[in-house]
Amino acid sequence: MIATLLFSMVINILLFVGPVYMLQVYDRVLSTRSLSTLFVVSVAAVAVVCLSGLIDFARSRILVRVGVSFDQQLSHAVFDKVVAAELQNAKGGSWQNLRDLDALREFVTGSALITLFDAPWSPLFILLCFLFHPIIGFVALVGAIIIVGLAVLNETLVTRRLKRAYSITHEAQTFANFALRNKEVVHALGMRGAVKNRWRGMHNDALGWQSVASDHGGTILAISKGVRATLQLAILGVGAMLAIEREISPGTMIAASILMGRALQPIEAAVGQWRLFVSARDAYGRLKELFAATPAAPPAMRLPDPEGHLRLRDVSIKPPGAEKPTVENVSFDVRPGEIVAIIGPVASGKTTLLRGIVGIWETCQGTVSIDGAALDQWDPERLGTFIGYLPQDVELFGGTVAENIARLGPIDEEAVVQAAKAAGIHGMIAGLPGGYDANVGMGGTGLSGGQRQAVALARALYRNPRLIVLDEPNSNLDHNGDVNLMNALQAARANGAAVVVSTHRLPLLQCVDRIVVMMNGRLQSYGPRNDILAQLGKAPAAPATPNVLPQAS
Ligand SMILES: Nc1ncnc2c1ncn2[C@@H]1O[C@H](COP(=O)(O)OP(=O)(O)OP(=O)(O)O)[C@@H](O)[C@H]1O
Repeated sequence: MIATLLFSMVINILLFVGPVYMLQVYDRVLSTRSLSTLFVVSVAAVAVVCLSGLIDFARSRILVRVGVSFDQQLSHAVFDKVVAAELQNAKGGSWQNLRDLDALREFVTGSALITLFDAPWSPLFILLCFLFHPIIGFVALVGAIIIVGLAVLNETLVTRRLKRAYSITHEAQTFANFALRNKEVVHALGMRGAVKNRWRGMHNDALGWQSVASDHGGTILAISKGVRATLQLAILGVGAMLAIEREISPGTMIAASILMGRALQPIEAAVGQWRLFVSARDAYGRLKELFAATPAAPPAMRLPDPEGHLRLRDVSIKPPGAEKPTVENVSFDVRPGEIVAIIGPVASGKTTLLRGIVGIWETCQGTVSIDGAALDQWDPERLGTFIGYLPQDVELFGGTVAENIARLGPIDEEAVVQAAKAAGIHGMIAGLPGGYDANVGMGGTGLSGGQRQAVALARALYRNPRLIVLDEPNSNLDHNGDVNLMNALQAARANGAAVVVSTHRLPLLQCVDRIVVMMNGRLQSYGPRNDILAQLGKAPAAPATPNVLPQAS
């Protein structure tokens, strides 16, 4: 950036070649009619112009590299912050901050920054106009003031509307993304018209604000161009008048006109590029907000690899954006080598609890700890490698089955196959065209719901995690899938893992050690499986009885 600033300085100094050349031609060459002087002066001027061009070329190449290095230094931090913000933000849409980084980089690398670096030279050029003659300086100064005034008008008339347009566009895009993710529902339920109307409502609203802003912006730009042309004429007219009065030479008249052009050019460019300035400034503001909203956690001391002893003490969890906790005062333990089931009616808080256990949602009271250390003492990235989590709604990443099971990291083939076998889907995967290299499509749409859930189970079991948290893992499974799941859980228990599993279905309970019953966000009862089932009036399930748990009461 410093090099760019220095280069801009040299380029601006070299801009004097125009006025100086005209002074020489008018006042020296024409008066002496000397062709040799004209030749020497012209060669010198062309040499300076070429040098200036070369420096300009170097300046733009430097800026491109500055942009790349800027991006390299910031993109990973911005990505981390966006993920953190998405977890905290109920409304979503933080991914737009990735675009903000692009907007800032484009500003840094594009012509707008050059304009910014050139702008401080304008006062110097205007000062020189004063040196030629105070009246010439006065015309230039008035011109500069008018153009700056237009820029201020632009800010007040255009910027506010652009901001509004941006925020509605953002909303419309988030809505469209969501609708497209649910395209099947939209199609099957004949919702396309309604969805389109909603999206178009927002889109048209944004377009309206954008059009008004562009209209005002265009008018101001046209006025500023007209002002500029008038000023050029005015300076020539005033120069001619002064030349007639013999106050200045004709050379000075032409030189002053060129100089004023140079003085006003960056100011006019700033008006033209105001929108870029504004969007870069807003992008910067939003990125600052993003960084302030997701402060970096102090580096956690590296704890020994966890054994998986999960402990919850008086835990309350409030989903992002919710007004009050949806899980309150829950306490229980899951020891390594133990399976605990979480059961309860719809909306009793099972998913919320599991999200709190794996740190997706923070606790607003109480502690979730693993091996005695609260979750915030663990580096989440490292802890994640010891955790197997299967969410309720499974979406796979676009990529191969193997990549998904290996959590998008380097593929440990042996571990991938082991996880698939543990989930009981090695045969199913082998039957896919391409086997482990079959591409599952974005979200896993190339697989059936049950296959997706089973692949996600294998992903959760990859590399024998110490704590396995499964949210209704059998909601899409058939009887075979259920048996595979139970085998997987029993193998994990034998392997010393702590397992927490939420379910609505009775057969799964036959392999668990203890049960937590949730009701209205509170722990209603907790104890050994048979005791809890007896309390609920359910005998331990016979192995092959597909059954659904009654509403706990
Ligand atoms: N993101 C959220 N914001 C606000 N409230 C939420 C959010 N997610 C869940 N809730 C509320 O928390 C309560 C518990 O929901 P949760 O999903 O944990 O229940 P659940 O027992 O897993 O239900 P199900 O068996 O249907 O999956 C519900 O009343 C729900 O409305």
